[in-house]
Amino acid sequence: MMQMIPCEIEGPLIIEPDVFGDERGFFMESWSAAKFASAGLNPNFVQDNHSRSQKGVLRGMHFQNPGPQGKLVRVVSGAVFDVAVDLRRSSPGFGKWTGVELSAENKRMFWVPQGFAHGFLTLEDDTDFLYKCDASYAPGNEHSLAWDDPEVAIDWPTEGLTVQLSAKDREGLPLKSIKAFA
Ligand SMILES: Cc1cn([C@H]2C[C@H](O)[C@@H](COP(=O)(O)OP(=O)(O)O[C@H]3O[C@@H](C)C(=O)[C@@H](O)[C@H]3O)O2)c(=O)[nH]c1=O
Repeated sequence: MMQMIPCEIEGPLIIEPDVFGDERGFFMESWSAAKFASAGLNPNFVQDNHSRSQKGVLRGMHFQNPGPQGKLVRVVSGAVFDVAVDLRRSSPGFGKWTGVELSAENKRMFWVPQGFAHGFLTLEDDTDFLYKCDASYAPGNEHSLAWDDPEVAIDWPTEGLTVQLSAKDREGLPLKSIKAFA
């Protein structure tokens, strides 16, 4: 059975698929509407994305408001430390983060619901990151929460890495200044 493992914060899920190995290689279901529905989730995915990053690249912490996106994310080559930050003011988890290592080897996936900021740090060169989104890209509604905001205090595994950010992500705002959700 595909395992759906809850996190300390209500909402995000770590997903461990069944991996069927044989002499040819392996097979796994990387998305199942039926299995998500049995966990009470019915995302209507409208966009798939693929990015490649070198070791030490940090993309995040991104969200759209309005137009929030739920994201089902995974890694097919390399490894990342993937993080979600709860931006729902009404949530007991507001401002808290949860993280998981996703790799081509462990084949774990991560469900990041609407209302969260999302980002990842690449731990290996040529890391291919794939994800499904339940709302379309809306560049005018994009925001970056600062990856290193001391109030959120994400414990990134940066030892031995030179963190590389986009110009946009270098301008990320602290939690106290961002456009959070109700
Ligand atoms: C996200 C996105 C970007 N783009 C374009 C805009 C830009 O020219 C180029 C690179 O965009 P960015 O720098 O925003 O890419 P990136 O920093 O990889 O942004 C992504 O980061 C991760 C953490 C997420 O969670 C995603 O939702 C998304 O925000 O791709 C699209 O055409 N469609 C999209 O959906």
